[in-house]
Amino acid sequence: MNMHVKTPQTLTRPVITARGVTRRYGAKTAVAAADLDLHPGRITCLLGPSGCGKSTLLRLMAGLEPVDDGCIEADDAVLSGPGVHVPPEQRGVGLVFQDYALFPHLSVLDNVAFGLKHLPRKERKARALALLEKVRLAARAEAWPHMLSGGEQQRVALARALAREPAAVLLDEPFSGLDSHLKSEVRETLMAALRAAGAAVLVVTHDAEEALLMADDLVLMSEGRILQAGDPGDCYLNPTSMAAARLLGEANALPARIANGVAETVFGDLPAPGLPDGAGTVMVRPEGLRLWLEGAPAEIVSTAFGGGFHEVTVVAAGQTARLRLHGGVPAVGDQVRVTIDADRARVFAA
Ligand SMILES: Nc1ncnc2c1ncn2[C@@H]1O[C@H](COP(=O)(O)OP(=O)(O)OP(=O)(O)O)[C@@H](O)[C@H]1O
Repeated sequence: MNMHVKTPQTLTRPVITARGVTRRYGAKTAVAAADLDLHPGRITCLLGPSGCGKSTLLRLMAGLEPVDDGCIEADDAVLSGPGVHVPPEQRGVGLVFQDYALFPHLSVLDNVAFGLKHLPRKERKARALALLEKVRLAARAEAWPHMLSGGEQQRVALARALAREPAAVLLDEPFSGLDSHLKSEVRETLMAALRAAGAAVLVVTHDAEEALLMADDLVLMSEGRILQAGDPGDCYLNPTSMAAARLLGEANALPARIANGVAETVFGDLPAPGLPDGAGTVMVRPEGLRLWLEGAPAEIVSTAFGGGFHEVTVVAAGQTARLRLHGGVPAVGDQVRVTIDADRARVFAA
């Protein structure tokens, strides 16, 4: 089994950078002033809901579309910018899409060898086989694409994308066409091959769990804008807005009153250094609220079995919140006490 080891943050030079990139379709701005850096050997996940502009940003990076504003650069050369548009095949990027897009009339081996036309025939075959080895499909080299499972076809698509030794590989929802039981296996194989290749990787996904599992660097996008970028754990625990918090999973938004650097909520007080006095909002993940011996008196108003936990809704002083209970079986109507874990909460002004 391939262990998934995330690479630590390093100070590498990005392979591709986008600065202030904008793309409009008529009156609609699909991507608005986006910045994005892709670093060698690192997996960047671009996460956002359907229609937020993720695929458009990927297509701009790939050169499949021109930018309306801003620029995309690699090695100090402008790829996209005012009056400049380097075509996709000259950008040194490999592309993988949800639908694999293999050539049905070519064998698996020839699909991978397709991008190696510049090499002599014999070398081409050897290199294509070596690439298939990397995605653990050398044994299926002579098969036709339709004989392979979806996961296997996606692995061939990746081998094909890696054939020209691209500096960057861009993948658009690469796992969303796969059954859930195949997803994690295909993901591990793909990620291991990508890490071995050392390329800068961009994965577009709408699946928060997938993004958290894969990303070295996470980029959160909504309505054409990048809301936050950084370490996945940091984005999860220290979102810069409620909108960013919600992209990564359930988050309670508790009304708060901020006074003298303290935010008061019905579940307890939290430090709010530097925030102005007045109304605020406390973002707390379900696991940041705990049933405890002391804390705010609350009533359990609903419960749902979630496998390894119960999802519980409580109401305290008219305020509803969701939390997760590991162990113990809660019952509707139980009177409980709830505390808030300051390490798992974040205070926003207004
Ligand atoms: N060629 C186009 N012409 C007009 N509008 C477009 C075009 N491509 C995308 N859009 C619009 O731009 C917005 C962003 O689309 P995009 O496909 O980038 O979103 P997305 O986040 O990748 O969504 P999904 O996950 O559903 O693919 C959407 O409102 C979409 O309808």
